[in-house]
Amino acid sequence: MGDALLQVRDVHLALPAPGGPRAVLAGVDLRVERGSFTCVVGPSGCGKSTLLGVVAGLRHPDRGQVLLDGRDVTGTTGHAAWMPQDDLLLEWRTVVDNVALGLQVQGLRRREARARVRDLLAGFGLAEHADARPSELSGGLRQRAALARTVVQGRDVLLLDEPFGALDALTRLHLQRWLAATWAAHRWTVVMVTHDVREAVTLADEVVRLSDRPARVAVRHVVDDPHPRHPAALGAGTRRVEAEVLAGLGVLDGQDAPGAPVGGRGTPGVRAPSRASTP
Ligand SMILES: Nc1ncnc2c1ncn2[C@@H]1O[C@H](COP(=O)(O)OP(=O)(O)OP(=O)(O)O)[C@@H](O)[C@H]1O
Repeated sequence: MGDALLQVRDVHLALPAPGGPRAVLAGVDLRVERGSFTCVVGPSGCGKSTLLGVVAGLRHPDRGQVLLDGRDVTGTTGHAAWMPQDDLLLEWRTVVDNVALGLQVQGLRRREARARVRDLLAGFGLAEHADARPSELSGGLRQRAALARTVVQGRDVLLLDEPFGALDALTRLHLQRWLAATWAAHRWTVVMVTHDVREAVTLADEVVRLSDRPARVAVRHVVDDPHPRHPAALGAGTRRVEAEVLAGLGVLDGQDAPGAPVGGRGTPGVRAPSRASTP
């Protein structure tokens, strides 16, 4: 096994609910290699965002640990940059100033932050939009700006919570392709929550499926095909993992497999198991 940058060990958390605390995370374990891309999928409301909150240190687990490079960072911030579901761009700031905010919150002066950000914007296809306001950008460009603001912070781990969830299907496809290529060039350590299984297998080295709430890791699927992958032209191995993840989520049943396409997306049925492991 490689070099684990991030480890989540036996994390438990209950959150307030009418009638008393309700268990949301019940013994979650994660192991994230340096420079790898992990996607977290699971039933709606199972605790995916809550898990990201624990990893970011914004929520303190009732039990368990978050380790970075073997160091206990449970309940502390500073090691991870978070991109929430909503892009949270400030409408009164230009793109360059929105992205620079990621550095200013770390104490950098505005002028220095802007200079550093301008170098980064080209790689995000945003150079010509640097002085635009968010309202002038398309949905896809807004998400790129939000991602740039996350990346520029230079944290060890990037936590992306459904970054493309609000985009139309075509824009989403473009952004998936762009992120696949950009990530392959930079190899950030990413943990991303998504509901889109095709997106997960396109981007990830490993797809982690959480159980129903209270969540624990149900299965980890390794995706072996080389990066970057094209979401509309995935290799057979990746499509097999996709079918397995869908089956685990209850979207594929015995009548669909083997060999039957899923939901018109051309996914083959489950023939041979991929490298999946239960924790
Ligand atoms: N601040 C909070 N206080 C109390 N309960 C919360 C809080 N935040 C989330 N929850 C509850 O915790 C559970 C898990 O929520 P969470 O948002 O982590 O799930 P999720 O898997 O990310 O959901 P989705 O798939 O819909 O995005 C849900 O039942 C939710 O209602």
